[in-house]
Amino acid sequence: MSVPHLKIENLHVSVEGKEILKDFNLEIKGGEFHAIMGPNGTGKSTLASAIMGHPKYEITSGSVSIDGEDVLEMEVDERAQAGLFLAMQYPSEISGITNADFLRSAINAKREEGDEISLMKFIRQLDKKMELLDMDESFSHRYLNEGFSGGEKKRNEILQLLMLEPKFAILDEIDSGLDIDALKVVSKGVNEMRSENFGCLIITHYQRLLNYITPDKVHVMMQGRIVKSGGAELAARLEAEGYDWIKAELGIEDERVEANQEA
Ligand SMILES: Nc1ncnc2c1ncn2[C@@H]1O[C@H](COP(=O)(O)OP(=O)(O)OP(=O)(O)O)[C@@H](O)[C@H]1O
Repeated sequence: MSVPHLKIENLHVSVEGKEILKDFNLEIKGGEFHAIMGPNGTGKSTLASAIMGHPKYEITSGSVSIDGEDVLEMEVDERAQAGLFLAMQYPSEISGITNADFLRSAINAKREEGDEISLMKFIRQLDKKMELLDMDESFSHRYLNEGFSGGEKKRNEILQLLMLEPKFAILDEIDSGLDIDALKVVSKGVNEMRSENFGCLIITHYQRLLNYITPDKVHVMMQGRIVKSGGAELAARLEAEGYDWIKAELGIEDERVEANQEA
C-alpha cells in the first residue's frame, strides 16, 4: 500500500460572504504529524470545517485531495470513507445512540457490503482501545457524548480515531479543557496511531500538547494562510514570545486593529 498523501492547494474559503482562508497551502504525507498554531480568529477551525464539508463554509477556489482524489467533490460521508477524520473543538451529543452502536456503524460504513466487522472482533478491538485510553467499560453503553464531561468527550473522540483508523485526522484543539492526566492519555492515543499509513494535523494554541505529541512540522497561520513553518522549536518560541515577532518580521498589522478599521 502506498503512503497516503493529503494536498491542500490555493484554498480560498468564505463564511457568510467574508473571505477567511486566503490562498491556504499544505501537504501532509502518511507518517507525518503537523501542527498549526495561530492567533484567535485566523481561520484554523474554518480550515477544518471546510475540509470536512460543513455547508456554512463556501470554497470559492482551490483544491483538497487525498491520494489524488478530489475531496471537495465528495459528500460528507464519502470524505470519511476516503479516510478523513475530524475531532471537533466541541463534540456534539447524540441521544438514543450508544457509543458502541455509533462506532460499529461508522466502521461498517467504511467497509464494503458483506464485509462488516463481526461483533466479536469489534468488541475485542473496542475493549483493547478503551483500556489504552483508561476508559471505563460503561462508556461503550452510554449515549454518544450525552452527559460526558469535556475531558470525557475528548477521550471519546480519540477512541473513535483509534477504532476508525483513518488515513488523515484533523484534531482541532483536542487539548482544550483537559486536565494533565487526560492530556497525557489523549496524547498516548494519538501517538498510538503513528505509522506511515496515517498523517495528522493538530490545531492547538499551546505547546503543552506538543510536548506529548511531537510534531514533525509546525506552521503558523495568520490572516487565513500559513505565514511561517518550522520544526518543534517554532512552537517553543511561540510559547515563550507570542506572535508579535512574526507579525513584525512579516509586516503584518494586528488583526484586531484591521477588524476595527473594517467595521
Ligand atoms: N460559522 C461561522 N459563522 C460566522 N463567522 C464565522 C463562522 N466560522 C468562522 N467564522 C469567522 O471566521 C473567522 C475565523 O474563525 P475560526 O474559528 O476559523 O478561527 P480560529 O483561528 O479557529 O480561532 P480560535 O483560535 O479562536 O479558535 C472569525 O472571524 C470567525 O468569526
